[in-house]
Amino acid sequence: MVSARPGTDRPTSDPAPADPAADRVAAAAPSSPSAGPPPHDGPRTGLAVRGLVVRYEGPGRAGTTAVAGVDLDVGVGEVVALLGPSGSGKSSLLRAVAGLEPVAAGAVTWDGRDVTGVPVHRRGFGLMFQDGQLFPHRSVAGNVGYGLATAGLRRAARDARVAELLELVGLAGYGPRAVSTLSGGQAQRVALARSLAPAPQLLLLDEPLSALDRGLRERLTGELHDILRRTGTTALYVTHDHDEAFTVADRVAVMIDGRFAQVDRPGRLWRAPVDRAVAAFLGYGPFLPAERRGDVAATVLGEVPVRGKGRAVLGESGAVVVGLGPGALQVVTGEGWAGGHDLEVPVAASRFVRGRTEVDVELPGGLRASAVAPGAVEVGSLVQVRLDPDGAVVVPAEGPAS
Ligand SMILES: Nc1ncnc2c1ncn2[C@@H]1O[C@H](COP(=O)(O)OP(=O)(O)OP(=O)(O)O)[C@@H](O)[C@H]1O
Repeated sequence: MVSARPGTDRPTSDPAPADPAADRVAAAAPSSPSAGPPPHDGPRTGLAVRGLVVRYEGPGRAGTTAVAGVDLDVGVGEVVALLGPSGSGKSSLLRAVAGLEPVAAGAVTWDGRDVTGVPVHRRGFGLMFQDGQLFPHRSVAGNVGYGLATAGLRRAARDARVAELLELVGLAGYGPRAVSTLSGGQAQRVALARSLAPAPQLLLLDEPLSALDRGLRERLTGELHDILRRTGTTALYVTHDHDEAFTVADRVAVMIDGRFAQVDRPGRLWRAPVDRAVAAFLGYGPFLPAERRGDVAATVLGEVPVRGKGRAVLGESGAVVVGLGPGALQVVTGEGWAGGHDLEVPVAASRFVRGRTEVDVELPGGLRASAVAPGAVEVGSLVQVRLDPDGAVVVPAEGPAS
């Protein structure tokens, strides 16, 4: 068991925690191999969460149900992202799995063994948080090897493991450096190395990259994906960033209001969101009125095929709307103008975003939508827009709206 003593080894970004759980977070981060549950002879089935409820009670005010009874399986070696808007319950679920938050109902099992009542440091799970929580008075190597030292690993074996981990996260040779001399990205790599060092049976990551700037975040997201796969790490990864979830995870669980709205592989989730709320959260919109005609939905801009789970959810005749994804609408000019379902619409705004021009256009019925333009377009002018059916999704008209 690792402990963080106030004033000495308190992690850098963890000043005097008001919540006693914060101390346990720091303590659990470098969980040691000997801290986990006893070895298990049965089949390795990974994490299973059943009917989990997390509720916060407050004196004088109504309680909050942060997690409203969810089921989740994470197979051995699998990486699952919990993705959802702020306040949807992602961190509460992660913390309950870690043992940092009491469970109001339900169970958490690992390889079939119920760990719901097992204290955080006895679960054998690793934790990594947004601010890394490195120990400021220890070197890089001292941080990475901390959990190994307290687990009683001999010096030589510890040094070898630390060197291996630093190499893995691209910081070979950084061992003697003081953590105060590291950049934000380097500090997070050290935190990752520290949480992986004891080879935890499950790694729980809560917004591990969200404090970093965009470019660094994108690079580290790719690296994290590779590192988790190379080490065969089973992981649960909380983020509100779609790109991060889609890059890192084998499956993504979209959490809205304490429940899973959809759990799917990234490609399938993107191509076939089950309802309007999931589609809107993923970035689809606006939603065009549509008429169901067999396996297609007809809109003012043409037909879009009904795909994936939408078919099952909608049946043969359910009312639908069509959500426009980024890039679904294109401004066509000159010879590209083909009539048909292309529409002539006014431009309300124009901007240059990541190397391309995007315009806002007014569609019939007063809906405003973004379209990609081949070059500069004057605000107030009329342009022709065309719908790329592959960039749009059909979802039920009824149900959760956003
Ligand atoms: N310690 C607490 N006491 C009371 N309410 C809490 C506590 N922690 C979280 N909540 C509430 O529980 C709900 C879920 O919060 P949670 O932090 O799990 O969401 P989240 O999806 O992780 O959000 P974010 O992306 O903003 O971190 C919110 O309504 C939040 O205000």
